[in-house]
Amino acid sequence: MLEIRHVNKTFNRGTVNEKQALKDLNLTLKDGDFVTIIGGNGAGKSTTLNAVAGVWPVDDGQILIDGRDVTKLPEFKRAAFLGRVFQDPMNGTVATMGIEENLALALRRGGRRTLKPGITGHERKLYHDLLLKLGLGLEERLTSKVGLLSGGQRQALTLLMATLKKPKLLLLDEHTAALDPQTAKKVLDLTSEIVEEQKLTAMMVTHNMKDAIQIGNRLIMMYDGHIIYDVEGEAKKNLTVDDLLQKFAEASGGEFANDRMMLAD
Ligand SMILES: Nc1ncnc2c1ncn2[C@@H]1O[C@H](COP(=O)(O)OP(=O)(O)OP(=O)(O)O)[C@@H](O)[C@H]1O
Repeated sequence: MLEIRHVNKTFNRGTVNEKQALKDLNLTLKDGDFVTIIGGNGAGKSTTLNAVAGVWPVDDGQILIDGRDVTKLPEFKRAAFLGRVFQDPMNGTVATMGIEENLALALRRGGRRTLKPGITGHERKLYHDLLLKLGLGLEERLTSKVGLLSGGQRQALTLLMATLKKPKLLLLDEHTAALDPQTAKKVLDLTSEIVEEQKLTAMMVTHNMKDAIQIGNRLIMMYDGHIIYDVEGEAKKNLTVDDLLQKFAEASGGEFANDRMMLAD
């Protein structure tokens, strides 16, 4: 489903701020893989998702989505294959528009632009039923402005929008990090449900190692711009936070003590 082949990316080349963020990055995801990505600050986790999304061109290497080489495809064209949810609940929905209008935008994404913006009764029923499943009471507030929602409600809505038209790949960049623990759990449960139900292929960056172990079928750890650990299936399920800290300590020469990777619950 996704192939990242020998990708390199250096920011601010030739300046004092030069930083090689991705170093010969290689990753192949199978159809239906749900991979969690962990690693210390600056390891290249978000940069990996940005490379897949085409936020900027990579320096070399290749990226294939569902067999198609997208390396040279600009971000707006790749967006048709991708669903993205970011850390900031303000990102991904339009605050001044209603809940149903936001969902309608997501449904029309990538389609032909027409002068017929009206939301049909059939659509409204679809949105009602989808929102009902969230269990947040949003189905009764279809016309409420999204700006009035809580961060958790907004992230749940963003997740619905990102997956409304089944994306080939769902990219989640610390999408629950800004939420309180209870709400974060709800949004994470919802994430697993949607990924499972729609059989999506997904990548989720997290600093929470317990979540990284519990969620998805595969886990990768990044360090210094590449993958240093890749585990799946039963071996992943049986991991402990201590195992991960041990791996990280081995790779980093023990520098993890003051790193945000340490988030163990
Ligand atoms: N657009 C950019 N311009 C310049 N430098 C960048 C850019 N994006 C990322 N970097 C640098 O690349 C390195 C990797 O950053 P990245 O955001 O991928 O780390 P991360 O693993 O997601 O870390 P964190 O957990 O802190 O978010 C960092 O040194 C970062 O400062």
